[in-house]
Amino acid sequence: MKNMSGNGHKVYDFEHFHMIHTRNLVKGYRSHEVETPVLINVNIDIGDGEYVAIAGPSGSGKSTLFNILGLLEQPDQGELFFRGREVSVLSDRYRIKLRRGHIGYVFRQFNLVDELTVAENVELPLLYMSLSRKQRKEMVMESLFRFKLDHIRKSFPRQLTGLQQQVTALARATVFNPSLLLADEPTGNLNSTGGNEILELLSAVNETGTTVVIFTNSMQDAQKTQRIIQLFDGHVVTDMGQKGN
Ligand SMILES: Nc1ncnc2c1ncn2[C@@H]1O[C@H](COP(=O)(O)OP(=O)(O)OP(=O)(O)O)[C@@H](O)[C@H]1O
Repeated sequence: MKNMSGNGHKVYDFEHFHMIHTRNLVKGYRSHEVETPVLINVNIDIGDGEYVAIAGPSGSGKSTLFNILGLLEQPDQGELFFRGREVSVLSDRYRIKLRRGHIGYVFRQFNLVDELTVAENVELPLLYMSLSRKQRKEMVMESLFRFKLDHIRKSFPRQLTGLQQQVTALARATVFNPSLLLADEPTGNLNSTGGNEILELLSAVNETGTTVVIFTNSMQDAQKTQRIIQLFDGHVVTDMGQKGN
């Protein structure tokens, strides 16, 4: 059932709290006057605390869905609720504010800043929050300790292995305790040992209460999560293991 919040935005009343709720999401790209549909009527519900894989082959729309669920891009049509609030109608400014406090991102290419040390990379998201230097330092130290990065805190990304870079990216994405962590092909640039380690760390992050969603073309990776949502040609084709089903 929907009602209106004080500011006029639609708010969903859920019996069980949902982190993500989408209704008929549509997204397409236009080039040379040709419209290519990428996501077609995507309906997904992800509950608070779940560890979910959105799996599909290359071109199925995973990265586009990652951007939309991560509030980085707007859908063309449909509704997207994040923690019960409809975000597809919010201004860019408000969406930026919302994602800074709540969503962590991990990318296939690690996306670390080359000129910054491991500790400085991990600190980055905290610079956009109202925190003192002391608070930031404590949170960074805690994160470095948690991910066993303390001994390389002064190293630069080029001095690290691929796995160390991805663990640093994971520390950066979780340093502010996001309620949602999105990971786009987090094992894509790693060998299988490194990939498995990252999946275990993602599972450990989930165990601390963070909802974790990975986007992957590897069914092997997907099977390490609690639930698999399969995407094919922009459609959700199967949804296995949803809690309560
Ligand atoms: N900005 C864009 N402009 C035009 N077409 C795009 C754009 N982004 C994605 N596409 C197209 O949308 C389709 C889905 O792309 P998307 O990257 O979301 O899929 P994917 O499942 O993540 O694939 P991959 O694993 O190869 O990244 C592809 O056909 C892609 O070419």
